Amino acid sequence: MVDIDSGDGGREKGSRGASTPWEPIQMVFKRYFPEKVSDIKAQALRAASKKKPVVVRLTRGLVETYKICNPQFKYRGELNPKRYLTTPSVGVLNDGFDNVNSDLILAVNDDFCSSDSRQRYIVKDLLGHGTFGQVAKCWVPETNSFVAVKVIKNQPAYYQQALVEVSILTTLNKKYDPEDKHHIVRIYDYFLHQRHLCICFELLDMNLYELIKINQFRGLSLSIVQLFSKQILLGLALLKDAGIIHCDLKPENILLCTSVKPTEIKIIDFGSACMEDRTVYSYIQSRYYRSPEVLLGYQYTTAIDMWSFGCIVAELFLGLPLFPGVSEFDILRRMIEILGKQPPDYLLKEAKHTNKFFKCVGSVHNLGNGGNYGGLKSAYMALTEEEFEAREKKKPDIGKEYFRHKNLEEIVKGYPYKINLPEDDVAKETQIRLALIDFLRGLVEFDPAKRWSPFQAAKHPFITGEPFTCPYNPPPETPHVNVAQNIKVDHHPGGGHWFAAGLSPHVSGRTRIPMHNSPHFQMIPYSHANSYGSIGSYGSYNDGTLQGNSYGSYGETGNMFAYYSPVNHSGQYMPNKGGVPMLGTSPDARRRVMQYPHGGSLGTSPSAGNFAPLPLGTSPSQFTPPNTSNQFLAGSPGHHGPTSPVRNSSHGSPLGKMAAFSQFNRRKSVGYSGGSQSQDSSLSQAQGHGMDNFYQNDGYSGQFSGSPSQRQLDSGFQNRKQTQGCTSLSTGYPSHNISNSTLRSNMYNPSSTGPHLENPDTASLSVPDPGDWDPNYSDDLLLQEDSADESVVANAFSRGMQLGSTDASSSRRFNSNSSTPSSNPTTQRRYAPNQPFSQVEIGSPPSNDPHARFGQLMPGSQFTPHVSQNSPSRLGQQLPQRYNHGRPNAGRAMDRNHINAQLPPSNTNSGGQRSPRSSSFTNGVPWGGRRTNHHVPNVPSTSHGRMDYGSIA
Ligand SMILES: Nc1ncnc2c1ncn2[C@@H]1O[C@H](COP(=O)(O)OP(=O)(O)OP(=O)(O)O)[C@@H](O)[C@H]1O
Repeated sequence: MVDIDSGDGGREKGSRGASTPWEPIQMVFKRYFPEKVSDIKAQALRAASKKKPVVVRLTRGLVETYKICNPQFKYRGELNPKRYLTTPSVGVLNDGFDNVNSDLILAVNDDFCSSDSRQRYIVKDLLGHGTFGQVAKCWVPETNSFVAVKVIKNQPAYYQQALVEVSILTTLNKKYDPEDKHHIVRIYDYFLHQRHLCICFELLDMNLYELIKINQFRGLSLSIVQLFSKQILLGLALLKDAGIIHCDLKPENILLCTSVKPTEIKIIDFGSACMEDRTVYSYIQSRYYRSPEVLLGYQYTTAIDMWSFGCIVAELFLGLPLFPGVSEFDILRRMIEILGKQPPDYLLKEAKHTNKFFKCVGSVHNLGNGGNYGGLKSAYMALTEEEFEAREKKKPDIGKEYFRHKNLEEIVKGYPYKINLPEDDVAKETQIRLALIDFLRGLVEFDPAKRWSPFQAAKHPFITGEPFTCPYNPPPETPHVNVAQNIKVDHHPGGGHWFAAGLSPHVSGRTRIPMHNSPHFQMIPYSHANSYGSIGSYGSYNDGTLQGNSYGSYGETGNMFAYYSPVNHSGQYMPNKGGVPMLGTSPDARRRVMQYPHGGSLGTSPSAGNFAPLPLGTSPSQFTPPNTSNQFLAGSPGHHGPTSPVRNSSHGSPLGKMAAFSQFNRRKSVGYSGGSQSQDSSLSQAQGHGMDNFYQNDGYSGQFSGSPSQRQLDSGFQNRKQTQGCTSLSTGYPSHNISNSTLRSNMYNPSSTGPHLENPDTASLSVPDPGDWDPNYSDDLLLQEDSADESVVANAFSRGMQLGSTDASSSRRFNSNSSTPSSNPTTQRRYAPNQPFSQVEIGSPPSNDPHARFGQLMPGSQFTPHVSQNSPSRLGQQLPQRYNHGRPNAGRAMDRNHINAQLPPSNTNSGGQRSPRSSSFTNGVPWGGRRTNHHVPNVPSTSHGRMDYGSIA
């Protein structure tokens, strides 16, 4: 350390012993004497610096300072040490480009380039990471805008699955939602970089989990819950029309979009999505949001997304997940308890895993005898913990209880009201809560056939804002209509998940390994490849112009699955005449066209030369031995991002989505045939509507041109008359068109006085340091602070950020156990106490190597080079070291493919809105970043895993 103030000429003390201190040979810098500096710049710098926090003062203007000290000083950015964004940042794979997890090692100012669009993307920050890779915030110099670029791990399985996301999103964006009205993230581009598939999305802000978290796990106000619910429903309606199941709907995959005003949400992460009539994987959905039919191994439809949606709505209101089970047994137990019933017998009879959780009690049994199930009769009875243990030879994992009450009605009614809420408003909110309960009942309905569709849910008074008087009777669901008339339909049965479509990052000329070579996947190869890559249940996506025959095919007893790859063999984007990427082309079409010369335009892999090939029609499922899924999951870094509650869960979604693969194999092995199930409700008789003016100005009018259900939604959202009921709701339940200020006013104000702890046992509360949980956070951001010191910023944030319903300054939530809440302050909620969830899922070592067994299973295969990772094998065996593919030649870096870039106009997104510190919720006041004076008990200092929920019970 050079002591520039000591007057000793900058000697470094003690570096060579006390007697002979080190002395510079030549003085590079002269001493800085501020009082003698007349330079205006320096003075201004000093003045500005005075207001800044110490770190800022010490570092901002450093270059200027150096120049003042030494006019010869020249700053050269390229000499700076790289600031790595990826952890670990040690290059061990892919010739040192990738870390041990096959993640590309990203550093600030790294440069991506799409070879076709010539679009450059300059890495600026890391937005998040998940199973598939990392998401970087990138600057686009040409348009001076920011985008989010998902850099997929350099493994064939991830590459392939990521192509599914590209395919589905491209189609959803272009075909189903060209005007961007349905709250689905926009995809702009994709290309290869250093053997990594990179997908460029519009830049969004924080996700809903993060939003709840910064609200200290208190629920959001009902108006915001209603707003977000409506928008999510618009997205789900679109998916249903397209016949696509998201399969991983959860708060982490719903992001705020603050570049539009008012703030909206968008659904992201279609990497797990599949077509409704081609459900293959049974191991899907994140645990808290997993539907009963998936949990029990029953055929599923888009209705599973509606279940997840119901869980999300409840969580937005409660601040905590409705079913935070730590195991499947636990989650099912919670479902039954909270909903007061169990899955219908027809489902239990058919489901694959019924025996794991239920005992058959023979003939019809009155469950009312044992538990309070409302006297439902069933031939099945849920296992007790003891029975489960006896059957499974291990105790079921049971998590702690977070809700004081045991059933949905009481949980919602009993949730503390805002503090200081006038009695009138309490009464109004009580009414809306009744609507919410009814709404949730239609969503978290065990029977998928009775569960409401997006269209039906959108007409519920909770969404429309109509007064809720009696249980909602949804209108009949309209039958599906093929909305994309120009899309050819291919209904080959046995179709599968797009991933199973055999997307093969083919390396030309290499030996293809037939599927049946896999000991884990016996099948009849390539009987015919006439399956068009259909998107949605209702059509292949070739727009009628190009015959997008499927070559990325994957057969199940002779049926070919298809997928869409918008790039051809030379990496050229292949729009069809309709301007829509052609569906049904394959990365390995060059091979397949010879085998099945019935194809039209062919696509080939953008990865040619970069990946070892998968066997034709293989999916990673083939590499998952049927009985090893648990091992596979146990050490997985998880399907879930750093904020996910289900990260590393033992059944957490496509954990690594690889979990799905093993299930798929299992499913196949028992001859399970996934199929679509009508989710049309048997209920009929629409409840009369026609009231409410909430959405007159919501910007949705005329937006639903694409599909019948969209139009229905539209008609449901417009033409509503202003009614007294709506007006009366407007204070507690304001208009749909919620501005940021409305959001702000509904956000919890951490500075509010007198927060009440519902659970008096909870310890002192502290807001977690953003550095602990915000994946974007870095101390460098301190340099961006312009507003005074930390406490000032925190206070400003407190003023602006009032997400929740516990704003002491304006209102107070009461425990509705009291009939007169306002008169019973002892039941007022002081705080949503937070206690950590079980950490059972945290900290597992990464081991979700989908190819862990490649080398062993197929020693002669081309997979061998891709094996490896240093992660433990899913089979519990030490994996061989991953081979090095050889250093890419000079041209390799340019071996990128792309689709036409559609970058946002330069003014659409300035970036930097990712973190709450810059959220527009904050009334223009930047999130100063660090700590407020608010305390959340037992929130661990970690950005990993969602184990840090609070308890409200
Ligand atoms: N368009 C975007 N704008 C801003 N941030 C984004 C965007 N897309 C993704 N992110 C961030 O990156 C994280 C990971 O993204 P995503 O969920 O798509 O990756 P993943 O690997 O599929 O994750 P998962 O493991 O949940 O499947 C998200 O949780 C989010 O925080």
